[in-house]
Amino acid sequence: MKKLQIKPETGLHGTLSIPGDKSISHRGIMFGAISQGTTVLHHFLTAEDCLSTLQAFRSLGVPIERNGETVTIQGVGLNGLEKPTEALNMGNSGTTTRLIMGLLAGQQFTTQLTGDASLSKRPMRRVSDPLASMGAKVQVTDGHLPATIIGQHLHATDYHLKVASAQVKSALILAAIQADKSSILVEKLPTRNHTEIMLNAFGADIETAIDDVTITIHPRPELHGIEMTVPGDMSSAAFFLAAASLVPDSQVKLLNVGMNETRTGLLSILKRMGGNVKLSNQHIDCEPTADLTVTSAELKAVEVGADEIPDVIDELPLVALLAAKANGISKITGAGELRVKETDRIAAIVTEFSKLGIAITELPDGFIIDGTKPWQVKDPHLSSHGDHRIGMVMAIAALLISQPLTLDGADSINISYPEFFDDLNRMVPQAKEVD
Ligand SMILES: O=C(O)C1=C[C@@H](OP(=O)(O)O)[C@@H](O)[C@H](O)C1
Ligand SMILES: C=C(OP(=O)(O)O)C(=O)O
Repeated sequence: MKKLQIKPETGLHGTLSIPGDKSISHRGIMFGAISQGTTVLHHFLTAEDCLSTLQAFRSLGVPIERNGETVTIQGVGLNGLEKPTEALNMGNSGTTTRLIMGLLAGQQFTTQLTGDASLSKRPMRRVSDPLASMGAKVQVTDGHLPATIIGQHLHATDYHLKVASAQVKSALILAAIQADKSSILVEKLPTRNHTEIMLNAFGADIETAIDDVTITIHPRPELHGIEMTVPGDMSSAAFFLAAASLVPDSQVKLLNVGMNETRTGLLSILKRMGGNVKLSNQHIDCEPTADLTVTSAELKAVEVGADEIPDVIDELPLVALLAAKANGISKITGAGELRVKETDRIAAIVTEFSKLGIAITELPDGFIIDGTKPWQVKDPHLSSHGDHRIGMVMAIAALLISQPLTLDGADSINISYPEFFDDLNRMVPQAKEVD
């Protein structure tokens, strides 16, 4: 149980270098592994999820060295992976699991995948079913991990995705590059496109049509290693974008944050709410980045619907927090995918916000939040529900409360942002450090 930093007296101040993007760090390892030659990733995210990916690819016979945040991968090519001697442990990481299923479905050996208790509850047929249409044999256990992937020669597909999911799309792309002919995927809504951008930087031939949802994948590319700097993770920057917006008298600068437009939904929503975020130092190194300066603001209520959800999927618990202090009634809908993340994030937010007396109503696919009602702590013992993002959201909520609060399961934060509490303490230097 961890004591939380409570209401600071003079706002949050300072400059932060945001840790590397989780989605891009995973992909950097995977695509480096299946390329020819050396890949060097700078500012790699050294959090538990990405270390699960790193370890899995070492077990697949890929030489990978890590020196702090610099990772060097000696690529073995698309045909050079080796059968691992034991089951690959995916830890807590949905991204590792789903992408690796697509890749290993086309390899000529059998692999087993296992995961922790949370990951073992998450749906996997969304990947194994479409892969089956390409001739893959991915056997799941009642739709979940553990899974057995029996590598096959894959054939091309023309497939309309049933869920708006970058993980499912990426799994199918990784299968499609190993298929006999070109494949076409059609997304329900555009989702994060790091796989397309990065694989093309490694030498693949993937075209996205003007509609942003039709993707053509040409098979058997000659992939070559690259050197890249992983941008700061928008999903981690988001905690400080929300904190500095909400805590009066704050101004913080966040350096080198990834600005891929499939990831910046929070910035659009914050803008509609009256938030104050300024961009500077914009540049592109494979992916676009910028420095963000955020200042506290009076917020207005907001409506967020299905079309906007993929661009803000991991930041929705923070949108709920912003709404809980905004002037008016906010509504978030079309976000049913939150129920199949590390925990049911809709239920977890409703439970934890209710402990703080926040006026929140649960919907099947979202929430209604009345930000005009004052908060009133009913239970000071908060929980992360074993989910890194829920833990960090509740730590930010505590900055708006004057009485001591505790957080159960704070260790889960190591999944995506091990330095989170150090960074938070640095933004509130006058306050007593929270250990
Ligand atoms: O592709 C990725 O790197 C991710 C895609 C999203 O999941 P879904 O594809 O399940 O929506 C997101 O929630 C996850 O944190 C990372
Ligand atoms: C959903 C997440 O990750 P994953 O699906 O990779 O476990 C997340 O980081 O919020």
